[in-house]
Amino acid sequence: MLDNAEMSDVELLLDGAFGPLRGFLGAEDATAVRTRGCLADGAPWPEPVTLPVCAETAAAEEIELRDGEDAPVAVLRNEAPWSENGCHYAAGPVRATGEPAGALRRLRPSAAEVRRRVGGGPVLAVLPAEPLHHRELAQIRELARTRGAHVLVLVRMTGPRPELLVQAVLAAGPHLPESSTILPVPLARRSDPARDALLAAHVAAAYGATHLITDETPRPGPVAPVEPPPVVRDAEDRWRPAAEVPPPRRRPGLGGEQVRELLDRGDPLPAWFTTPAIAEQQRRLHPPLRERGFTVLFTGLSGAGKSTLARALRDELSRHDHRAVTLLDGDVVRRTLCAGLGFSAEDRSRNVQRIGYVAAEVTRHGGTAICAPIAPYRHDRDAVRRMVREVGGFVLVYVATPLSECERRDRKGLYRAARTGRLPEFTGISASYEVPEDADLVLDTSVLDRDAAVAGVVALLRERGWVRPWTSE
Ligand SMILES: Nc1ncnc2c1ncn2[C@@H]1O[C@H](COP(=O)(O)OS(=O)(=O)O)[C@@H](OP(=O)(O)O)[C@H]1O
Ligand SMILES: Nc1ncnc2c1ncn2[C@@H]1O[C@H](COP(=O)(O)OP(=O)(O)O)[C@@H](O)[C@H]1O
Repeated sequence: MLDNAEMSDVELLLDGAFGPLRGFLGAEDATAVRTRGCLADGAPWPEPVTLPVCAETAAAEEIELRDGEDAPVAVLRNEAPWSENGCHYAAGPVRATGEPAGALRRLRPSAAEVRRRVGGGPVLAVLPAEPLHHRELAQIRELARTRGAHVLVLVRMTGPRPELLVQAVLAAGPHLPESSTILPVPLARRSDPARDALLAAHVAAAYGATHLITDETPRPGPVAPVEPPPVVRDAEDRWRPAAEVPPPRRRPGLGGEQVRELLDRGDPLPAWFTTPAIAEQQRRLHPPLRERGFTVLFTGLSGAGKSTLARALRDELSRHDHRAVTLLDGDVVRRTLCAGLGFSAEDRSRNVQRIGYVAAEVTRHGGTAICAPIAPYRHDRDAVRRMVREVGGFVLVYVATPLSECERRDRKGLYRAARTGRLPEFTGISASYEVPEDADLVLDTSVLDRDAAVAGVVALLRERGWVRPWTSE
């Protein structure tokens, strides 16, 4: 089964968008790409497009490639399997099995078909990572006019809701030069930014681009880099080439940070900045904070007060905030979602990461998730933060009640059992707790009463813009 990034590679290979590649690279090509930035035959290529597999799969002559839902998408003729440092790789050409079913498939003809449509003269590609607004549209129109170029907009389908970026860019269609082409491309991001940019340039070239608009420092690649020309907003709120507007008639625009702030607050984007149709899509892509989901993860020793605070926070938010609240508390989770898991380090990791997965789903759909596991390991808390941050807000609250106080409370008699050796691997006694150094809030319930502690969490959520003020009776 392919992960999302591998699935993207397969789709681009099938589309011919990774031309000259027709499949996953063998050992010789992969080494040449890594060491020399080209394939073994000398053709420039920036990124090793490889497919790691298990030893058993690596031995097969043909490999059926399946998507995340286990549906077959392609067959790989495994001509040159290889291994390196204990990892096995399949290598060889891929061919589609049946109709490819990738997201927004119908908007994406093959690279050969796109080349046929746009070819003949200069083709100016743009790879927007954000919706196009008046300023960028004016830049593209200006470049297309001065170079007599066809415009090819390749919308990179990355991030949590790529289809919304595609919609937002499509909404800009009427403001692009006539007969511009807009295509969604499922090009996953690579870890190295320079190689990532170069790979994007190769994909643009495969679709027929001769030039690529980019802010980055030009480097030798398959298409000629073009800097976006300076355009300014004039006194009548039109965006025009800077050379045509004398400085006294220029008005300021909006920087990226200012746009994000307006969107976070849910304030409208000004009419001189964008069109109503693009603004609507931009708002769907980036809803106000108060309409997005968020997760609060309480972490701390057994008896620190996590469940007590989580329940009180749930009650407070359920009363005053519009979002549905899901409480993912230790005991219930361990009886249901994580039934069968124990308290070994591996099982605790599984427990916390499953909680994180569910919290991220709740968050993705605009709800509030409140989690209260011990979550003793930094690595797992980081994983939860990453999963949730991709789709909404995340707040880590360290309930820092000292061990002595937790042990004094010992509501369930577990500390006593742990001290006498009847309960092994008990957090704080015979299993470790890694104190968070990155908590958004630290609460010690030995000196702070319950309501004051919850008020602290609510104040933080307000300060960050996730909830609106209300008056507590
Ligand atoms: N060995 C050991 N160590 C720690 N805790 C133990 C252990 N065995 C059982 N319990 C009870 O299980 C509760 C902790 O479960 P969690 O799911 O929160 O733990 S973890 O995040 O997976 O580490 C914890 O509940 P809380 O007191 O609510 O934290 C304990 O009551
Ligand atoms: N300020 C406080 N905040 C939270 N709990 C407190 C506080 N003071 C005393 N307690 C008591 O401490 C115990 C904490 O237990 P619990 O909330 O189950 O902790 P955890 O979920 O971290 O194991 C409860 O009996 C609670 O009544």
